[in-house]
Amino acid sequence: AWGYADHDGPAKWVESFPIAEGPRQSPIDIIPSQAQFDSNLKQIKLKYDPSTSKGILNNGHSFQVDFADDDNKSTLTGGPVTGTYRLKQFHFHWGSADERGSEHTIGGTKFPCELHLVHWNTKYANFGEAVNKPDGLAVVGVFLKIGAANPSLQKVLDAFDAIKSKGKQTTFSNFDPKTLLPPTLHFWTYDGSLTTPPLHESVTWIVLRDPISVSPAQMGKFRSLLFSSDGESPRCMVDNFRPPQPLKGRKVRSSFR
Ligand SMILES: NS(=O)(=O)c1cccc(NC(=O)NCCCCO)c1
Ligand SMILES: [Zn+2]
Repeated sequence: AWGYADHDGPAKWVESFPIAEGPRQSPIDIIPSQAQFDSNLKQIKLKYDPSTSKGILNNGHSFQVDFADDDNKSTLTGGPVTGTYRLKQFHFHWGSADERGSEHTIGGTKFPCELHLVHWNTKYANFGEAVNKPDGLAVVGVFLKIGAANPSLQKVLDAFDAIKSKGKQTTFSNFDPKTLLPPTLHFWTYDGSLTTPPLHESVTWIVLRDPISVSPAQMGKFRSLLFSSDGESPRCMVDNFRPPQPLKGRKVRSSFR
């Protein structure tokens, strides 16, 4: 199985997932001066219903908050996508120290953490059908920057004692992911992939320009989770990020000048 250590981490993934060296891999380094402003890009519209939040799970690579996706209660429309994409889950990637952790970087700048809100295209029957189609997924990426404690994030972190090790899950009801978004939804967008195996080239990336805040103590809480399951020797869940991948001629568009 794959992980983030030297023996099973990003440099080794190509052995089992040759698409790791494909033409539209993620993440990437976003160079703002090289992004092209596209006046045809619409605003992204995120409509989230807190009643769709279901549970929180430690999947051994990150933790994710899962959403009921059997109707269009929580959706992404507009921006670079056509049609309606349904929110399936959100999760994070973070570092062992505040100097690293994000997957996307901005002109080489790394953030301590990055949030991914994962949506699937309702032209397909479900997430499993959409996950390997070129227009199957739309993921909104949000950077976290060290600053004031984030009260909305704290609600998520308060559930961690119940999901410390791999495979643990608990209910997580009535959470509104909109409270994890920055005040403006200016974004960069490009065609990419899942940033973890199986690395399917199925993601329209929508990376928000403005970060949300996280405190040093809150970052410490992220680092208290474990990659390992109960009974195994404990391995701290840190540095669960893939580094930026070659752009291979792709254009990055911006929704703002
Ligand atoms: N990190 S990400 O590109 O946003 C992303 C979004 C949706 C799915 C995935 N990766 C996976 O589901 N990988 C399958 C197994 C990982 C969890 O068990 C990554
Ligand atoms: Zn992710």
